[in-house]
Amino acid sequence: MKFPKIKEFHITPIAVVDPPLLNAAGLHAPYALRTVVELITEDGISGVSEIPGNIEIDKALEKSRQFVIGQDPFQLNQIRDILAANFDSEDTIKRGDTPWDQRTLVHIFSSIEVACLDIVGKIVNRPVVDLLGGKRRDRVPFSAYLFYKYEGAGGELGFGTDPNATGWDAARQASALNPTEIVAQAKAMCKEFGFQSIKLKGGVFEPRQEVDAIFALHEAFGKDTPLRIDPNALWTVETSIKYGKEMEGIIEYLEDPCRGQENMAAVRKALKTPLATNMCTTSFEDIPKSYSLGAEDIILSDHHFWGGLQDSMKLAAICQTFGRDLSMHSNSHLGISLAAMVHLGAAIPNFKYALDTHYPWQSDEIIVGGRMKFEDGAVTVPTGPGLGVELDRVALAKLHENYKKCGLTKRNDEIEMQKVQPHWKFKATRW
Ligand SMILES: O=C([O-])[C@@H](O)[C@@H](O)[C@H](O)[C@@H](O)C(=O)[O-]
Ligand SMILES: [Mg+2]
Repeated sequence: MKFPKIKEFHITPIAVVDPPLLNAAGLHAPYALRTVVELITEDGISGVSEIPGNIEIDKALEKSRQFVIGQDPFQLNQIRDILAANFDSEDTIKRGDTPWDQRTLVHIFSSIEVACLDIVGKIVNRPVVDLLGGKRRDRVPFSAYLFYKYEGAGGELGFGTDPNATGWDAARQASALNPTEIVAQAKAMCKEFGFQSIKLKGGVFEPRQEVDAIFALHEAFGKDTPLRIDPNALWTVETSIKYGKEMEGIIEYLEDPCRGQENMAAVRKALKTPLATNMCTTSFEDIPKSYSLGAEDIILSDHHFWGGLQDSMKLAAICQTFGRDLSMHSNSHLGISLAAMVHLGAAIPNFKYALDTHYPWQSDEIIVGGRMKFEDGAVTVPTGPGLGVELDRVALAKLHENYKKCGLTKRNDEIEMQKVQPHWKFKATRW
């Protein structure tokens, strides 16, 4: 049987409305950047994927086009090898100090692999989850993801608000700068999406205030709602142990309290609470040291940063072997990424912790049918062939226009923060 080859490779940077969320690296811009990749075969089958937007990665994707055109989308190993041979390899250092991964090749692998799996699924008429070994669950639970934030909606509104918004749309605009406002945000988000566990993005205010917010959430939601906090490695070892001990029994895990595998291992020895990471063990080459030091209990995978869905399944197997749990990290994203996350979430073994998603913070969408639905905090695994989502070309064109107009070319939360607080500086460790 002759399979169609990849004939077209489209790279579309888009800018997605994003509210003024605060984090350890600064402030989100009014638009979050994403890049949508579409591969089309000789016989017109389209496969799509979505990755974080960054002009350097887009340029590298352009370079990768010559190696991908003419390939058989089933031959992912060959595609991976050709790309690896034509790009510089990147060690973990290239990941950078930011809460998100700055490497190029992992993003390229991910975007091409997911789009190829979408095509393959359509050819064999099976959902992507079946290409990952099949479904272990029909519904994939996600956690509420709270952010400290300034008042505002983002996007064309700048950091203004829409007075006509209601429900979660109104709550999404509200400021959240103290424990009371964080609890209000949590209630509105859980009411709208039905989330049953809650993560607070920390690293914004001094630890006392953030830990107080965790206690306020515990009081408001009770012991049956698992909580987590993620200061994105801004705490010292001493601070992590001090506040980690205070929150013992209150949080289900502590995410990246401090920086580096050695420091995480020291904190882990001092606490009973499990530690999770998307900052200290972030690539396959980090695993041996993670194991020898005992750096964390849970690895927060992210198919955009681990080279795609199949490599994320390899990570799942490694986690099982080395006694790590696996859950999922997220960044601002739309429905193509969410669909890929759900297929992966349905396939991974030992599903113990609800996955992260920024999806409630976004209001745009680029898939036909609009925003994906959450029921009791979970997304039902799409059953259609491939990713089970279809690109809305009109919406894509509109968000591409936003990209051209907004002037942003890569994420820099420090610069955004300096527009509000001119002397603010990113620090790798703050408290
Ligand atoms: O969106 C944000 O501001 C987050 O801080 C994100 O960039 C992180 O990568 C992430 O969600 C995390 O868990 O570290
Ligand atoms: Mg994190």
